[in-house]
Amino acid sequence: MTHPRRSPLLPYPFPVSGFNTRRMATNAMYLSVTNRPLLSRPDTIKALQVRSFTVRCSTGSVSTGAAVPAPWKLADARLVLEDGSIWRAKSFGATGTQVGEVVFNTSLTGYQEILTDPSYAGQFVLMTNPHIGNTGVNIDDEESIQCFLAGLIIRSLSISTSNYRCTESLSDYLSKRNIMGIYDVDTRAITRRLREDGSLIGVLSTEESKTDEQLLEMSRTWDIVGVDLISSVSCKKPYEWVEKTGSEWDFNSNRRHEETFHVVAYDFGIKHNILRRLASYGCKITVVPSTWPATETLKMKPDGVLFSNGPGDPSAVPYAVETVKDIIGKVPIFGICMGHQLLGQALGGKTYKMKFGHHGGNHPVRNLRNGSVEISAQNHNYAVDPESLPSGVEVTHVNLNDGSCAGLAFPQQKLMSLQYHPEASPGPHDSDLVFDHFVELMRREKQSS
Ligand SMILES: NC(=O)CC[C@H](N)C(=O)O
Repeated sequence: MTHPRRSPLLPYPFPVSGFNTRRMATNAMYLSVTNRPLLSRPDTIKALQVRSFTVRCSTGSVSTGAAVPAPWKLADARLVLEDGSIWRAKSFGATGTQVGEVVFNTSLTGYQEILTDPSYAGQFVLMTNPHIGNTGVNIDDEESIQCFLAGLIIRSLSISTSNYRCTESLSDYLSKRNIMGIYDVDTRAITRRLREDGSLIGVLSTEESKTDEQLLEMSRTWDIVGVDLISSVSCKKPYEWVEKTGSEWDFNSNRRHEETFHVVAYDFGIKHNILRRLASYGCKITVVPSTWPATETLKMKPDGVLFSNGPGDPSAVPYAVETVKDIIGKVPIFGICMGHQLLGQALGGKTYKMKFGHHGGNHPVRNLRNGSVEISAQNHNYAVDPESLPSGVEVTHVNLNDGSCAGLAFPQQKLMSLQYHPEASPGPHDSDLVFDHFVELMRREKQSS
């Protein structure tokens, strides 16, 4: 007798290798009843190549007869990791072959901001939250003008989008930007591997002509350490930034100042929300490229200088460390993430590569000055070694998950920095007032001079 919840067409179970028989039964029934595709997104439809199939089993056989679109996609991509493991998956977005470092991000929301964070250049972002794509993408949540990351790895791609701000599906968005994505892959197993063995280089490919050995070889001969990635994501010439956080999203709008402060922001891969938050706190901002000379910056007589976040190895960009050195002590400085790591080096310290880094919106940080704990947004694979810093430099924040250095200050030199992201986007807003502290630093300096 046929189980009431299973297909009346196909007896169950039936031994067919290489197919998900349960889904096949359900879908065969569905197609026979409704005669229209289960899924309506064009990108999914494209994947549903018409296939006819016959299922034979001990109690008979059923044929779909003419070609019938299968409303699921078969694995058409491979992720080959440098440890030799091969993960079969389904592709969305762009096709081709791409190499990068695989990192996992524990944020529950904000995949669009993550996709457009230039600090992910050269990396595949694996989202540990299993369900991605359900809110689509919109025109307001971009953190830069481009997706610089190597690709996106997710467990389950939402088949529909539901959000009042949505203008496009995630899949179409990635295709247009030529970014590869994969889904239906065991993201938990990969994350455990990364936690145990550390970040791994991987190659993602939809090209059947490439053998597993070729892809493995690619992963083993590529490296992200020692490479300057900031020059490829930085702007090419200076520009002014005026856009503030929209009033409906600004929760600290009571902290506003009469005065305006001119900030020169070095773009090492700057996230737009850093600029929006600075503008909201009353700053007039000139964004300059990563190679902009310190002498030119000082000629502009800024009230403060911001060194931004950015991708890759902070020890691979000595020219940027030199620029920071030439500016330290002359004007108030705020460093964020890459900017913090450059400041650490400019002060005489060293950076090191962490095992798998911090990527997510749930990292507890202790402010050592007042004992408070902030839940922070983080995205970094390197950290400043506090032992390497000269005396006078104060460690102001520590990451409570592993005790690593999360913030620095050197009051004599009018500088402050954070290893994490006070601008969030995505993530919690606990650290937002640090922008106000930077404004205070500039105000005190202005008053004293
Ligand atoms: N967000 C950032 O600025 C990242 C800094 C650096 N690329 C790191 O991975 O540590």
